[in-house]
Amino acid sequence: MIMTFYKYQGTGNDFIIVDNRLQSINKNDTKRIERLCHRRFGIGADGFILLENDENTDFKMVYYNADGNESSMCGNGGRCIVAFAKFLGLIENETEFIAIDGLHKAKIEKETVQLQMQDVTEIETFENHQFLDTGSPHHVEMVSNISDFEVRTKGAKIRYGKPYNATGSNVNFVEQLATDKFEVRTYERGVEDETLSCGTGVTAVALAMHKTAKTKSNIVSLKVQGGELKVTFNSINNGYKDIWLIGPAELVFKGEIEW
Ligand SMILES: N[C@@H](CCC[C@H](N)C(=O)O)C(=O)O
Repeated sequence: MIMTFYKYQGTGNDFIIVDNRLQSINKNDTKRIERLCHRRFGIGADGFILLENDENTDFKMVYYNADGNESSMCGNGGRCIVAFAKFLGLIENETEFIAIDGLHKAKIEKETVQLQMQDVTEIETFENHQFLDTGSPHHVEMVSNISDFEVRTKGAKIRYGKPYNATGSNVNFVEQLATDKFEVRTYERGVEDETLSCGTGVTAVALAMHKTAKTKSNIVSLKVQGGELKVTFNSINNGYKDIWLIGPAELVFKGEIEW
């Protein structure tokens, strides 16, 4: 079967997106998805996303990591699939869709997609790091000289180490640039490498930095390897609500490939 795919990127976190409203894709073909995401043997991407029909919302997002396994929520992928839904004519500038972690609202303004994330009620705070789930699990740790930091080796050690073990966690290294601005580099679980950006990751960083009083602002800028994102939120008694991840999402190219 010939499959039409669309390659999208959001601050350098890149995805293969396929319109699967006709259910033509075999969703359990882990090896095939891994090969398509491979940067030498395939199209190349950090993740693979299916857009499917949903009875109660505009569409459903099904997300796979580059290793071919279905995973938890992807924030940048969520912003990219919203841009794709608009490209398909499924939505205009506002939408509600369903993903693995629940309902998401989103808004589009030119190239910028704002994605509402789930409320966060728990941030575990340790001496040198925080751990929280923003749709995907994230370890957040402050470092100095982030541009020279060995993200891949140090990230892998934390991702596979205790207490995360085989299930793992994404790992974000952070350096403060201003009162409301941080630089973030992320080791992504399922890609098993540093990616140029991670949407659930910068969301976790913004909330963790607020929780630990590194910032008082509820509008936080995050510099990532592939550009800049913003996270806005409201602080409540037991956590954070009205969390929005904001940044660009772009169609890079369209193609056809044997599935
Ligand atoms: N790139 C993502 C996160 C994707 C999921 C992650 N790799 C995991 O398995 O937890 C994002 O933008 O949020």
